[in-house]
Amino acid sequence: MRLGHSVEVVRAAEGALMARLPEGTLMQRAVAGLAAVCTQVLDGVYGARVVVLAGSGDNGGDALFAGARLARRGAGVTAVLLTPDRAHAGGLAALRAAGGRVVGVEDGPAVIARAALVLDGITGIGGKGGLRARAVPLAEAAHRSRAAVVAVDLPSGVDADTGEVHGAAVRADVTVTFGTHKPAHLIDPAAEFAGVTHFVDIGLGPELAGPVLEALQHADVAALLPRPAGESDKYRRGVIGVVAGSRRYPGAAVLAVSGALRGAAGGVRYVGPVGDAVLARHPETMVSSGSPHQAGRVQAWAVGPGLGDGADARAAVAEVLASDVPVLVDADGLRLMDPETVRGRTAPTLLTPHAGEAAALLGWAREDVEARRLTAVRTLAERLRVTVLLKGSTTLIADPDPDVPVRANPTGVSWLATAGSGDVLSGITGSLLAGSLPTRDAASCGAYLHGLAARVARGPLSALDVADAVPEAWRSVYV
Ligand SMILES: NC(=O)C1=CN([C@@H]2O[C@H](COP(=O)(O)OP(=O)(O)OC[C@H]3O[C@@H](n4cnc5c(N)ncnc54)[C@H](OP(=O)(O)O)[C@@H]3O)[C@@H](O)[C@H]2O)[C@@H](O)CC1
Ligand SMILES: Nc1ncnc2c1ncn2[C@@H]1O[C@H](COP(=O)(O)OP(=O)(O)O)[C@@H](O)[C@H]1O
Ligand SMILES: [K+]
Repeated sequence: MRLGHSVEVVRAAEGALMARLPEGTLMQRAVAGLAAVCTQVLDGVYGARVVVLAGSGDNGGDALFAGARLARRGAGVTAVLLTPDRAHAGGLAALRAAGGRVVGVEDGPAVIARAALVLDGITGIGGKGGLRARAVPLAEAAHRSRAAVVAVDLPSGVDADTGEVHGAAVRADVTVTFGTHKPAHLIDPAAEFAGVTHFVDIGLGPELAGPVLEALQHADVAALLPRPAGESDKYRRGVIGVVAGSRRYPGAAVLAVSGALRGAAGGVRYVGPVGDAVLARHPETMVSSGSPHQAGRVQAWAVGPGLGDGADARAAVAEVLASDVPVLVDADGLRLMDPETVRGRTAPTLLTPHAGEAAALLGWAREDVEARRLTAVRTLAERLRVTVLLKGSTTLIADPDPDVPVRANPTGVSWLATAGSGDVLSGITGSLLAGSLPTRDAASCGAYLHGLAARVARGPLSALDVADAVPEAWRSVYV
């Protein structure tokens, strides 16, 4: 499991550890890891042009010390000091002693244009707001140049705790972070500014209090996914009921069922007006056209994709929400549901909105949801007292209990932004709910497998390609 900790927790852990270690130890551990990554990034250190952008804090100190190490190995290192009178004294002395030179901010863009590597040490976890005006031309020059941009701890300008970006920020190719990940490394838009993240262990682990964020890895998902045992039968594995599709949107029913068949459930019941289309593609489905309660017993419902907004659809959503089994609500179901009913349910409820649907439920603008994903998903989960999976470039899953860490899905790829892929996700995730996974785990494993399936299928995909690739994704997490 990859964990994300808040700045407050990182500072407390750092304080506790530093109290037991000689001064400067943690910084030198961080610097050793940082310099090693710079060496990997550079195509030969000797003679390479390196520019260090150094702010006034310890983040600048890390960058200056790493620059000194590279200078000692023959790199031509130039430091651009944002605040020359307040630069990190030890780091600056080390850089000068190693033969590095120092220029002012005005000369920054010109030296950056000729660099092979730019080390961004403007701000780390101490940064507030976007980049200040003096630093903006340096970030722009780094972005324009052909240099590899390596951010120290965080790309300067992003908000460590939320992954939000207010104003300008450095766009890094690589970010080297210390001690633990911060939410900004795992949540867009900041995660996109961070590029590829390298983690350097500086011994903080045992001192860290609880994380705010978790990102599952293969081993975590393999441990959570159910495996049919010798005595399993289709009913013991769980049956998922899918309420989706309409005469206008029959494809949504087919797609949701195709996902549901690849989840954990032993059987899929489809309830709705387009059973023929579902059977034509998936003969293993049990279809019925009446109302959900006439369909037979299920262990979970997935309701919403392609329902349209007719009276029957509204009634079906209300009926499913009145049941005592877990319910996943997606797409049109999110518009048709009564939020008070949702809030009052005692069985688990999982909502799976994209940014536009979340915006409608929150009364926010869509862009605000995309810019403030963590706050948006938490607010919605807390308001409606349900689990929420917010889809998009970073899919996030929040529990109604605000003390439970939010999960960030690490497998998503932008090829998933294809019509109907959300319907497939509803099916997979609903099927995991029917297979008795706890709601947050079903949501995070569903998103994980869905993203992995898109990676397995590679390149331009249709939603059915994603569904078809789920079994291979499922197999790959076990190895
Ligand atoms: N934690 C750990 O375990 C370890 C931490 N380590 C390292 O320490 C880093 C944290 O260092 P830190 O606390 O000194 O803060 P830091 O990020 O350098 O920035 C603060 C300075 O920036 C300024 N400033 C603020 N906002 C700004 C803006 N928008 N735009 C421009 N400038 C802005 C602000 O200046 P002021 O407001 O005073 O003008 C302030 O002086 C951490 O990220 C990691 O790299 C490792 O060495 C070892 C282990
Ligand atoms: N830029 C992106 N990167 C990764 N995944 C994305 C991106 N954009 C969309 N997705 C994923 O694609 C799926 C789209 O679902 P949704 O918005 O419901 O579309 P539809 O209604 O067409 O099925 C979601 O799983 C979402 O997380
Ligand atoms: K930085």
